[in-house]
Formats: sequence, C-alpha cells, structure tokens
Amino acid sequence: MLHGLRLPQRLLLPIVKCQTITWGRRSLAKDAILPTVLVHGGAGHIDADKVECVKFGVKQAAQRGYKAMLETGSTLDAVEQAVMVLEADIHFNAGFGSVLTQDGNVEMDASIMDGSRLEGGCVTMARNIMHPISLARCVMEKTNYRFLAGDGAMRLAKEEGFEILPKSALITEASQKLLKVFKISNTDTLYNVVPGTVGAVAIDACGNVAAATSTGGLTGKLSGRVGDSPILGAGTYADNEAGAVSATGHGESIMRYNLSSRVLALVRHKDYSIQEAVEEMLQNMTAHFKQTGGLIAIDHRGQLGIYFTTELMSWAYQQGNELHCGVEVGEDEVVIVDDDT
Ligand SMILES: NC(=O)C[C@H](N)C(=O)O
Repeated sequence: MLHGLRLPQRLLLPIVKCQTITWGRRSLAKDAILPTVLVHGGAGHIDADKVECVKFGVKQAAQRGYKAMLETGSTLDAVEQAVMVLEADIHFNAGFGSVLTQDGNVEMDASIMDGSRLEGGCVTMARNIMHPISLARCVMEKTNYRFLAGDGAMRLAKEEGFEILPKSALITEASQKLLKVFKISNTDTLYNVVPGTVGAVAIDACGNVAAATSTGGLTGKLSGRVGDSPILGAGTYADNEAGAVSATGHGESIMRYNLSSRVLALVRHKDYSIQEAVEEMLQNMTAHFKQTGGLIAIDHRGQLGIYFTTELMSWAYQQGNELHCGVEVGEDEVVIVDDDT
C-alpha cells in the first residue's frame, strides 16, 4: 500500500522582497518566498519507543538549519548544519549510529548540492569521521573534483583537519544488533526496519536552494557498496530553476530511477506541483522495482513536497516561527518557536 500526505497549500506571505538578482545562469525576480529548511530522518519503520526521540532529532535539525540560514544567509550552510545535527544523533543511520557492513565496519556516503551554481560534492566509503556531509562540502570547495571515495576521501579529511575517530567510535549496540539480525535473516531490505538516512533541503527568500543527504547505507552491505545518497540526481539534487530534493529508501532502486532528477524535471518541464511530482515519481519507482522510499523536496517557489511509500518517515521543517513535524501518513504537528531559537 502506498502512503503519503498532502500538505495544506500554504499562504505565501511576503516577508522579504528580493531585488532582481542576477546569478550565473539567469535573472531571478522573486518575491514572497518563505525561507524554509525541511529535513528527513529516513523512511522505514520506527520502533514505537523511539518515535519521540526521532521527532525531537528532526525538529532540532530543522531549527539548527534555519538558524544557520538566518545567520549566514546561506542555504548550503543550512542543509549542512541540519544534516550535521542528525549525523551526531544516535537515532539516525548517518555519522554516529550508521549501520554496519557485512564485516562490521562503518562506510558512509554523503552529498551536498548548491542549486544557485549547480555545484556539488560527494563522498563514499568515508570512515571514522562524524560528519561526512562536511567532507562532501570540502570536496566541492577545496578540490577540483566532485566525488571522492575511500582512502582518497579520508586523505582529504585529514588534510582539512577533520577529527579522525577510533574505528569503534561510530558503532553502536543497535547497529551491531541489526547486523546480527541481518545475518540470520539474510534479507536485503533491512533499511525498512531501522531509522534511516538523513537529508535536508532549504530555500531562502531569493529562491536559492540547496540539498544534502548522508547515510551509513544498508545493514550488511558488501564493503565498497555505494548507495544512492552520494549520487547527484539520485539521492540528492538542487537547481534554482526547479528546486531541491533529498531521497531515502532502497538505494539500488533510487539510483536506477534517478529519482531526485526526475522529480525536478516534472516541476520544471511539465508544470507539476512539487507534491504531485514526489508522489508520482515515488509511486512509479515503488511499482517498478517493488522497493520503497521517501522524499522531501522544495520547489523554486518555496512549495514543499513530502511523501513516502514506506510505513513511516520522520520529517520536520521550520518556516518563519512555525516548526512542523510528522512521522505517520497525514501527521503534521505544529509548534510556534521563538524568533531567536
Ligand atoms: N536508509 C536509506 O535511505 C538507505 C540509502 N538510501 C542507501 O541505499 O544507501
């Protein structure tokens, strides 16, 4: 059965009026976009006793990202900071708490993209660092390349002063238990039963978008397996002319479907609303590959798309002083936060 939620059409209240601003590729005359940071904490099952912790985590992340955007004016900072909160949180499969390979090791994937310049950075097989998302950003900003793997990525981490943690530092009791369960059950869809991959998308008042995704991948994966999360167009994409997307779910399906790019192509070329686009693409992917997933997205006008074909997906966003959050289909909890949080 397919699950998802429809968000109420939101009023677009002008809070910042942008001048006509010329970015690299075209002139944008935009107004009435509400700056927003939207995050997800993975699609799948969440144990009932963990739901509140997971909700707390995604809300913290959305708030942190929003605050970063206000402080620095950068959507790239917003998505990086939001994802960093979730990488450091034991309840998510990214950074600390990442799931384990068949050999019992942590190998992490991450990517980040700046929609104003179509710039991106990606890492795979990152080890022993808390924040692969920041390493992905370093690849983008400090090298002539856009994707580094394994030893090369780790060399950059050392050169850039990342703290290199002991091998066991990111491994948790929960991830070890999951690997045991995986080995007994020998299924490849264990992402369905663990809190997941994390991601963020953001837009500022001028229509600049960014996206970021970070994950430990799939429990029991072969060493060297690369998922969708570090692949631009699959797990992550951002383009000011269409919007920003972060995906979660079965990586081998998401990458073959080029899920994030397809969503934005519908918005840009077929005049879909972002919610229609995430629903249709995820339903099609799920029907085609018989594998599930979840998406968060923001279009270039600031409209939001949230959808999942799994049982649950944790998400949260901050827009002005409203903090929204949900886990189940149709859930949309709202709290008002202080301006200075
Ligand atoms: N939980 C997830 O979202 C897993 C991730 N998409 C991967 O396949 O690596």
